[in-house]
Amino acid sequence: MHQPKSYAILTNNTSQTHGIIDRLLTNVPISGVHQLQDLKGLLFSRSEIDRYMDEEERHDIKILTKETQQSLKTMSSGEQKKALLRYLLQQEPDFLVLVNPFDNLDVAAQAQLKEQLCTIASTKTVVQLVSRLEDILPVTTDFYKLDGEELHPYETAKAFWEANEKKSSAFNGTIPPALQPLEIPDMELVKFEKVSVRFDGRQVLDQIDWTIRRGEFWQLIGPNGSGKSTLLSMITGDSHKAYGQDLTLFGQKKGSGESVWDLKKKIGYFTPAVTDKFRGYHSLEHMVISGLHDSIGLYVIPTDTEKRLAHEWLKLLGLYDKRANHFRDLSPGDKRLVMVARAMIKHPPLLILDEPTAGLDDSGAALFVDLVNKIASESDTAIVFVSHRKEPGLYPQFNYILNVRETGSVGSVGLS
Ligand SMILES: Nc1ncnc2c1ncn2[C@@H]1O[C@H](COP(=O)(O)OP(=O)(O)OP(=O)(O)O)[C@@H](O)[C@H]1O
Repeated sequence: MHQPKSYAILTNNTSQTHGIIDRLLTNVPISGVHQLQDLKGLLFSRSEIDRYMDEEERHDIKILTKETQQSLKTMSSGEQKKALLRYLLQQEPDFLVLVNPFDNLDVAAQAQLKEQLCTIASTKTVVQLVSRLEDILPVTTDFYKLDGEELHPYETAKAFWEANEKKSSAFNGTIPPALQPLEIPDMELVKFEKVSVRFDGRQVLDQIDWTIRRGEFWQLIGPNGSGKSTLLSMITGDSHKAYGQDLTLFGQKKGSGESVWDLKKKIGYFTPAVTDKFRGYHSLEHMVISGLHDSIGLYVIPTDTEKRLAHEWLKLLGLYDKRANHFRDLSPGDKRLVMVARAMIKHPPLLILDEPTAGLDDSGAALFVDLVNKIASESDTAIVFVSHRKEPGLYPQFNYILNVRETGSVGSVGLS
């Protein structure tokens, strides 16, 4: 049988992906991709999941989740992606546009989805927009790169791979110190003891024992739905499931009167969704300083000392010359570096990075990982880095691994 074409479009931090997606789905001719005109295309992306989540919630209807009781919002990333793909295929599209399809998926779920997408690609055209080279489907026939709005075709697969080898760079200088030396108690910062969690009668976590001490560098690993977000939300005070559990945070037993606000002051937290949703007009300088005031964006007049400290951070990141620019105009990779500086400026006892490299291109991810390694080696802040991808170049001291069982996930500690 005639094998349809499979297109891969490599994106980077400058790529205008929305434009090309719109053109593909509305059949605007794109040179080299002429086969898709007049055909029906559907979109498989994180933004589509968010859109359906919004619609399902707002109108209290079920679109992707018709076959289950559970809401889309409470599903794991893997479950959400499966639901979207099933729904799209039911509509029998002529082609699919896939945007970073493997982001937020664990290794097993990635392998499963890869196989499924390759099978789909044997009968349907797929167009993949990917920011990581390793995500390109092996069945790809035509290769492109999207720089800004410009789509560059490659004559051959070989030419494509040779031109897009990974480039990484490092930072110069050291992590700026805190304004006031931080008081990190010389003790266990987080201690879960035999913590179990159930949702709607289903056990998700089973007898979790996990202790994080001052300055430790952890990677939290587990397949989709294993309970990583649930564990994190208990640490950050965002889950009521933490009450009545044997959980000690910064020396205080959970439920013994600490406020969520007090807790949040001790934790630097970053997840890409925070940045993606941020719409305010704040300068880079103010964005970094706002970490000292526990806000996102600055709403008070900064002192000279605060400004000096922010400048040191921006120099380290190579963004000093852009200090007065609007944060919202930065590239996605640079935005994340700034958000980490914001989370670290006061050297909190604990820094949580929740899938922080999702959606970045290879060089953006490498730069981010460099910064995290640097923070780990030059500060007393403990780090929890959550990622499905074994991030090349990341050097955590320990892995906390969630293994899924019928009776809920159990945890184990692995050295790196
Ligand atoms: N509020 C909730 N109500 C019902 N079920 C929930 C709720 N929150 C989480 N779950 C379920 O608990 C399980 C663990 O979810 P959690 O989001 O913690 O996993 P995860 O490891 O972070 O997944 P992912 O890597 O895909 O983000 C999933 O099966 C999810 O569907």
